Amino acid sequence: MTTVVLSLGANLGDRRAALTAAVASLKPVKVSDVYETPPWGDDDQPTYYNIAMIAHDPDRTATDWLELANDCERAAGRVRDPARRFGPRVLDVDIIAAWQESGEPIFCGSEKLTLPHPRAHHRAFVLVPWLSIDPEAAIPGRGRVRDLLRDPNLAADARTLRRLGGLEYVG
Ligand SMILES: Nc1ncnc2c1ncn2[C@@H]1O[C@H](COP(=O)(O)OP(=O)(O)OP(=O)(O)O)[C@@H](O)[C@H]1O
Ligand SMILES: Nc1nc2c(c(=O)[nH]1)N=C(CO)CN2
Repeated sequence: MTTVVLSLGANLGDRRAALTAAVASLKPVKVSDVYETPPWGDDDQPTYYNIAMIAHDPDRTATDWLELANDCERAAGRVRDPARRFGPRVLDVDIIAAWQESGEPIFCGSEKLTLPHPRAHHRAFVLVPWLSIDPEAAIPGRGRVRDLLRDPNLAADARTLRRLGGLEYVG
């Protein structure tokens, strides 16, 4: 395995630099444009830059991807604040879903790694960038992203996202 869909977000410091460095480490096969997105889940923080990417590595397990994601967050200087859920951060790398080489989706229910990501289907800042790089995108067990985005609340959230362009062009 595996093919993974990753969602990256940054809302502290140099957001573009943090995303650019992570892309260099994660070596995706596809990366979305950058979207500027209002904070979700905790309003009292700056806007985020979000991207989605698809990455593939036949030798890497889902747990290996999580370790690499955590390495990227550490390299960006992320300090976790256990008292503040969904709070601001220099970089967040979430694994949204993963598939075996055979195409079989990976389901996983531990606290350390839950797949598919348990909140991805509520987040326009995940679904909109992902759909932009894969029109057939689907969350295993939940359905196609384009159908999920028909939900009125998600559709309203999707309208608040601002597409800024590719990382190389975002100031
Ligand atoms: N699919 C997943 N992707 C990334 N981390 C995960 C996943 N499933 C479980 N985790 C675990 O979640 C822990 C907390 O991650 P993090 O601090 O990024 O959460 P959060 O940003 O507060 O919330 P969210 O995961 O909803 O974005 C990580 O240490 C990681 O082990
Ligand atoms: N717009 C937006 N909001 C968030 C984000 C994010 O990446 N983008 N990440 C969070 C971490 O849990 C909490 N809220």
